[in-house]
Parts: sequence; structure tokens; C-alpha cells
Amino acid sequence: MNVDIGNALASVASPGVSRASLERLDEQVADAHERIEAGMANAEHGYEALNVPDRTDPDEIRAAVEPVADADALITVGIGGSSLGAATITNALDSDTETVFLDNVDPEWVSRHLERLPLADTAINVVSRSGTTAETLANFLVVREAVESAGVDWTERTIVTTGEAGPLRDLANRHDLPSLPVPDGVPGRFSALSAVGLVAAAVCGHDLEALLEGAAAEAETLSGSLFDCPAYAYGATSYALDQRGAGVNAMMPYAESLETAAEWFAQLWAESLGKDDLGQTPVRALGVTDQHSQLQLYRAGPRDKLVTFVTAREGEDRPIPGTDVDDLAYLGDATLGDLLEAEFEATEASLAAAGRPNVRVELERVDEYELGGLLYGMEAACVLAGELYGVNTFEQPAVEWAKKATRGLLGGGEFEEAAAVAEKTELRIER
Ligand SMILES: O=P(O)(O)OC[C@H]1O[C@H](O)[C@H](O)[C@@H](O)[C@@H]1O
Repeated sequence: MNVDIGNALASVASPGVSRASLERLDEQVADAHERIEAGMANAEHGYEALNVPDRTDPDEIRAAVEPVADADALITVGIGGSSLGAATITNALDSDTETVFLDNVDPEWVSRHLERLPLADTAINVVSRSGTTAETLANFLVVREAVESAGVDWTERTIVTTGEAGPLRDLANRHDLPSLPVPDGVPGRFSALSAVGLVAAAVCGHDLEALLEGAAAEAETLSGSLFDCPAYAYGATSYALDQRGAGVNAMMPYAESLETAAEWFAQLWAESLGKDDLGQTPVRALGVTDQHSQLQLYRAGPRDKLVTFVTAREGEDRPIPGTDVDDLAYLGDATLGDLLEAEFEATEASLAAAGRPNVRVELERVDEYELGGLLYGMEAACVLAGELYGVNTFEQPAVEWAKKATRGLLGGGEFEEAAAVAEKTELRIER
């Protein structure tokens, strides 16, 4: 990926970061890079995530999915980091295999999918690093029962990706299911380029080598200066803008296929950096659609936002048919791609003209290689930002509280968090 931070400079935007400040920040980037390199070299928890492209074996993943390679549909049961990476890849790329991601326990929605899908020709991809996540295990039990009721042997259609030990690992062993490990030391939100994200990609027939090569090429750019490394340029600029008041980071891909990438980014940024009263709030937007809903706020609302555009330089195009309506004639000389690009450039310029900081992340096109680069690049940007904030990027203790409370409420043990639910302060206004 390439990154253009010109519209984040103080000469353009407020908040903005001056060239001189960036140069000072670059000294901290050099120190952070040293720390990151050492963490990678020693396979330390979290830093190991940046070694994933080197450590992932595409043959092992393809062998595990071989029994379901002919599936017409794929249900991935997982949540957060065990779903969003795979969804980012498969939603971005074209495939004949329909993909469904059960990352919610809304019963009506789950049932609707199960009633609609051709269960006899559907593969099931269960993913949980811990193997204990209630939503994932509950959904898996529901899917398994539905598949059994359809007269299908679920053990022949299921692939498990999980940690070395835990209830899901036990289940995979008991039924002799094809299973893959979640690499050690790699938190879920950093695991898209391991089996966690690549099983779904393999079932859909995507090029795993290209995904990993794109990521490896991005890894090659990691260096001690933000001016030489697009990922660090993005991480450092986002951090610097947050320090100057841009506490919101709205990611706005100009490609429908990249909408899920903004969701994946939101988890990465929020769970990794949101701690110790610090962190930048990720917001999901989509170009051009959200020009007609959120742009007003981004251009004229509080000066607390960085807008991150993600664009692809080339892609499939489609001409706009001509018309004899005079006022619409200009459209007939263009393509949908021309319109998309013109709208992107106009939006970017409109934010800059209003002094609102924005950064452009450019891909050549939306394919496996470029996606691998984007996923890896944003992960590296996040790790760098975590170093600059001085937070523990790789933990998410605040998420655990609600997990314990939920478990307690369902009778899964004694948790003081569950008791706190009953203590809610009320001020009800009723009709
Ligand atoms: O992969 P799992 O162990 O099932 O975890 C799934 C997700 O749930 C947790 O609550 C964490 O906050 C996420 O970081 C994680 O990606």
C-alpha cells in the first residue's frame, strides 16, 4: 500500500501536524521500530503477529479444506478477530462460494440463514482462538443441529481453527475433524493472515500465496523512519493527529468490496489502542455512499476527526449509457469508475479545502496481493501506534468484564460482574 499524508499537514489542516513535528516524531518511530524488531525476533506475544506471513503454510490450509473444497456455501462461525479478517478477504474478492459469517447470536437472523442455505452442500468453518467464546460455541451447536436435522454428517463438513487447548480443540479431537492451529502469540485481531482468515479464503478458491506475498512485501518496508514505510507513516500520523485533537478516525474505503475492511480496522484500532484513557475512536464509513450521509459532519462538524480514505487505482469498469436528456449528457461520456474516482477526489479536496485532516491509503487494485499488503500494513501501523501511545497493544482486558457478567447471568459460574448488572441506575421515562 502507499500512503499520502499531505492533507494531514498543519499547512493544510487543523488539527494538522507540521513537517518539523513529524521529523521529531520520527525519532520515536526509530525507537519503536527497534522495539518491534526485537519483539518479532524473539517471537514475543503480539509482536509475533508481524511474523505471520512468514509462518503461515498455505499447503497445510488447503489440505485441511480439501474435503469441503466443492462446497456451494461456507458458514464461518466466529466473532471479532475470528471472523472479521476472513470476512474482509472473502467479501473483497469474487467467488462462486457463498459466504456467511455468523458473528452474532440474534436468533431470528441465525435461523434465517440456516433455513435459506443448502446445508447439504455447505461447509462449516468454526474459529475461536480461545475455544471458549460463548457466542461462537452457541452458534456452532445450533449450526451442527441444523445440519444434522438436514440428514448431513456434520463431521464431514466441519473444519476447526483454534488454540492448542480448550473445549473446541477437545471437540475437534473427539470427532477427528480437520483442524488448524491459531499461531501462538498472535491475538485474534492480528490473525487474518493465518489459518484464522485463510481457511475461508481457501474454501472460496482465493490465492493464498498472493495474500501472503503481498503481506511479506509490506513487511519488507518496515524500517526506522516513517518517511520510508507507508505503514508507519499511517500509524505515526494517526497518533500525531489524535494528540492534536483528532480523536476520531473515520475509515472510508472508496470500494464497496472494502466495506468489511473498515469493520476489521475498527476492531484492530479500538481493541489495540483503547486503554489507559487513550486511543482513537474508529468509525466506519463507505465512499461514495456516506458522502450523502456523514460527509456534512466530517467537513463542518467538530474538528475531532481524521478521515482515512482507502482507494484502488484500477479495477473493473462499466460505461454509463448515454442519454438525450441534456443535463445528464455529461454522465454518458463517463464510466461508473470515472464517477467513483471523481467523487473520491472531490471529497478529498473538499475536506482539505475546509482544513479537515485526511490521509489517503492507495492500493493498486483489490486483489489478493494488495489485500495482504493492506491487512499487514494496518496491523504494523497499529503496533507502531501502540508503541507511541505506550499502551499494551495486544491485550483487551476491558472486554473481559462483560464476558464474565454474561456468563454469570446464564448460570455459568459465580462472577461479581453479574451482580453488578442488577445494580443498574434507572431513570425511566415511560409512555
Ligand atoms: O477467537 P476467540 O477466542 O473466540 O475470540 C473472539 C474475540 O472475542 C474476544 O472477546 C476478544 O475481545 C476479541 O479480541 C476476539 O477476537
